[in-house]
Amino acid sequence: MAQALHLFVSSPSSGQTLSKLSFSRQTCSFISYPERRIPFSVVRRSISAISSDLESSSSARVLVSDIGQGGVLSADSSAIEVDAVSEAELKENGFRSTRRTKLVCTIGPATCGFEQLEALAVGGMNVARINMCHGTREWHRSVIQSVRRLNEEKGYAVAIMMDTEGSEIHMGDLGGASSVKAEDGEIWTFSVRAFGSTLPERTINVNYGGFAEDVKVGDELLVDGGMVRFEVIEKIGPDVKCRCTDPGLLLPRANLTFWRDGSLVRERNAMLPTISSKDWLDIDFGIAEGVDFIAISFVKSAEVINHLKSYIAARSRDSDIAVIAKIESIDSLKNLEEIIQASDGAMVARGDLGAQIPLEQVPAAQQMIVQQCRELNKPVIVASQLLESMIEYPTPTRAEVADVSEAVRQRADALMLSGESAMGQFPEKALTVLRSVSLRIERWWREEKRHEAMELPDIASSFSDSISEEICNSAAKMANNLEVDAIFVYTKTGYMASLLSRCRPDCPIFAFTATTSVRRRLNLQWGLIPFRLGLTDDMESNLNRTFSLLKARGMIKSGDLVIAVSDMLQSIQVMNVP
Ligand SMILES: Nc1ncnc2c1ncn2[C@@H]1O[C@H](COP(=O)(O)OP(=O)(O)OP(=O)(O)O)[C@@H](O)[C@H]1O
Ligand SMILES: CC(=O)C(=O)O
Ligand SMILES: [K+]
Ligand SMILES: [Mg+2]
Repeated sequence: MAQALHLFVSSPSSGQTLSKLSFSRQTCSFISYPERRIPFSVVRRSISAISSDLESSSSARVLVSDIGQGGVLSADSSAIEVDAVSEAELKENGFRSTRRTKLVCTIGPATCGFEQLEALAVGGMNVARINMCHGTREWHRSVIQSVRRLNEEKGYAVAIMMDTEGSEIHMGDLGGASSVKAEDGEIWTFSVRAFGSTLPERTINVNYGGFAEDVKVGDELLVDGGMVRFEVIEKIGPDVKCRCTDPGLLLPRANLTFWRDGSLVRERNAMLPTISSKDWLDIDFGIAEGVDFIAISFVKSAEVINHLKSYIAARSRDSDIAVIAKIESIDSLKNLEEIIQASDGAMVARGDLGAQIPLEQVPAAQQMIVQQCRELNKPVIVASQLLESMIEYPTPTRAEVADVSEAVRQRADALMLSGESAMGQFPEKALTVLRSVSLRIERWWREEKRHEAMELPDIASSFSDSISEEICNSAAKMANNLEVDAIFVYTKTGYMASLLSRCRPDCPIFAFTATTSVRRRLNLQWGLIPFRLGLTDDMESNLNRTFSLLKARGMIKSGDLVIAVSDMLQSIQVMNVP
């Protein structure tokens, strides 16, 4: 599929050929040289960087020549869609200060109303997460419908993530109570018996039939990874009597793990399938409702992800639901690379992860997962307890702010609220904290020029992908060197947008795509501002149309410096907005 490779440098005023390297065979790139702001030496340096990158990876050559800018703007009626929040941010603060880190909010009783959802959308929620551990399908459907209505009526582009229950051991509902306090020394009964609608006092229902057989007297029972602890003191048939050793609040359907001699007991529940029969019904529900992401709890291997992906491909019309692997078990850490490789993204699910490995190992695991995801070009979400105290209080602790900062500094794609937004008292305030901490840390990073030395490995599996990768790496480098205002990427599948995001450039990335579902999926990725725009194969016309539409809406202005990258032509162009 050989195409001609051209790298054009245009000087609108001189009309001269500025430099010529040599001929190409594979791809087609354009660079226009805007006289206004950049010394030509810088452009030349960037071009030779691209040439040598391409040369080292292939036999492609780069041609540098001069063409006219051709920036005639045509009035165009076809609309461009961007979400209302990004638009307002761009207008008010300009490109540079847009938020790069994406925000996911778990929706629960505290946030399921239309106005509450709207407040989260205004506050910067990029993805709404529904957790199938809780609530009925009817409840979840009404949340999905509200989010869709919000998007349609008010111009937001909030994506929807469905999170499966998974088949680990957990407690049942607390007979309707939103939480119950377990005090030090109290004796509680954990039972697999079916109780009617009313639970006897100090009794907890357990979902896993083998529970009473598996535990032994002396085992330690951890609720939610240690938020509350019990010691097993007696077994009576299906009932397990436990003494509370660490008091705390029991929440409905909280996860249960048990430990013996300092390590997690997992022989028996390792036999439970990752995707339970209830999960499959939930997945069918998610496919039917057209959710954008399905997050799979307690993934153990790549196999289950591959299985789910083919299941979705066979059932979903456009098979465009992204599968997110939740890393929250020892097995998922063991098989991390193959799991991430198979998935469309991953979540550092610190809640359950911290129940399976010692707590002090969670930060290192987080760092490793975030790094691997970036290397493999998969978006990564850091989740759980980011602002836990804000479930009850309007202000976060200093330690929580430091934790959020660390995730932003690690350049995770997204941060997630769980209980803070699902059932906390201050969902909007918690979102504001995530937003303002993200913005502040990102700015600090740019101002201090803390480009990390992360060497991104080559991931392309074809020559064409390799060109895309080189172009994106070079475009990001050029964007930083030239201090451009934004990178524009025209992308059919979103792949090139993700490659640019992976480079974590200083400037925001405007991603233009023709498909609504691709646009919503890009919502999860660092630094991308997704737009929906009808695209043609003619890049000049795409560019001109974008410029006129964005200018008309006040999102860019003449003279802004942009680098445009396209996966249709595999091209790069540097230009001032005419
Ligand atoms: N749809 C819902 N209905 C009622 N309560 C909910 C709902 N979603 C979340 N919650 C509440 O918010 C808390 C935190 O939500 P979160 O999604 O982190 O759940 P979780 O039970 O910790 O499971 P997971 O490990 O999947 O995150 C839950 O424990 C539950 O009390
Ligand atoms: C998010 C999640 O599932 C966890 O932290 O366990
Ligand atoms: K879940
Ligand atoms: Mg979990």
